[in-house]
Amino acid sequence: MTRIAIVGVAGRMGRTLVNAVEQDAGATLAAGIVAPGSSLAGADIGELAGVGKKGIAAVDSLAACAADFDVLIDFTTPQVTLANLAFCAEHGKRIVIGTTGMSDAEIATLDDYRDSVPLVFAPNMSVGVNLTLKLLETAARALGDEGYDIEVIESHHRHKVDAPSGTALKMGDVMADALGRNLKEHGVFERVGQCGPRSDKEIGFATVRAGDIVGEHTVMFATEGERIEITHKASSRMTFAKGATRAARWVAEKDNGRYGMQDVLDLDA
Ligand SMILES: NC(=O)C1=CN([C@@H]2O[C@H](COP(=O)(O)OP(=O)(O)OC[C@H]3O[C@@H](n4cnc5c(N)ncnc54)[C@H](OP(=O)(O)O)[C@@H]3O)[C@@H](O)[C@H]2O)C=CC1
Ligand SMILES: O=C(O)C1=N[C@H](C(=O)O)C[C@H](O)C1
Repeated sequence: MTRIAIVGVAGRMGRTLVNAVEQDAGATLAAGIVAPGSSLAGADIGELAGVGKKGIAAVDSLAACAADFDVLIDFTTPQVTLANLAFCAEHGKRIVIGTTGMSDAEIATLDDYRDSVPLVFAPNMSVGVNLTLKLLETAARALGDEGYDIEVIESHHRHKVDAPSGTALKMGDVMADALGRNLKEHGVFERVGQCGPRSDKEIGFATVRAGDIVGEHTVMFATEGERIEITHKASSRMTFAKGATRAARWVAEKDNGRYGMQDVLDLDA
């Protein structure tokens, strides 16, 4: 049985993760961590998540629950995640990271931990999105150099703080790689004013933030006379939380290394 701690347990994903771990027969809820000094420290994490009392009080530091868990699931902010990663490496823990909005330097830091901790990092933990990445790779290979323009459109709830979404960027990366392009060079993240016509090789990104949209991504391949759209729509955060719980059980058995959801789901086989 994998003992799971959830950091950011009072957040949107944190609360959903409590539900997902509860429903997973191979995992057990071991601890929940809130921000240092949070008024929610001491609250029962089951009650926070709306699943009834679990007898586990939220703590406001990892040190306070280090003995209780095997794998940490972290959906917080880049700075907090990197500090938690260092803690896990130092204390022989494993970690599943869903946090998005990391800079290139922060993502590179994850690689620095390849040899000191088993870690799964993915900007989207849903099975559907990770399968969609494979479809996009195939579509980009077939169409991207045949005169089809590639545009990524993502929509999320009004509280989301990073843009474009980590998923949209991952989709862009997968397609750029498939086409031998570099997203740094060919990604277009803003069009405003007299920006001129699009170039052939650019990959455009558009962002919508509104209401309670859980997460929607469409990739458009458009040419003269036709357009293909590949869309994934998440209607519940449980899809991410179930994926993260599955990743936690998976990484509990792994050696040090940086893994992704393609590894967890065996999609590269
Ligand atoms: N990979 C995936 O599948 C998915 C990734 N995400 C990503 O997950 C991240 C979180 O999203 P979401 O749940 O919506 O955000 P929330 O803001 O709802 O949750 C983040 C939580 O982290 C808490 N927190 C902040 N600092 C600390 C700390 N030092 N220790 C413990 N907890 C802390 C916050 O507490 P407080 O409010 O008190 O600061 C908050 O409760 C985002 O980057 C998002 O993009 C989201 C969905 C799916
Ligand atoms: O912040 C969110 O909510 C989500 N973030 C992830 C991202 O940035 O891709 C994944 C999901 O779409 C929800």
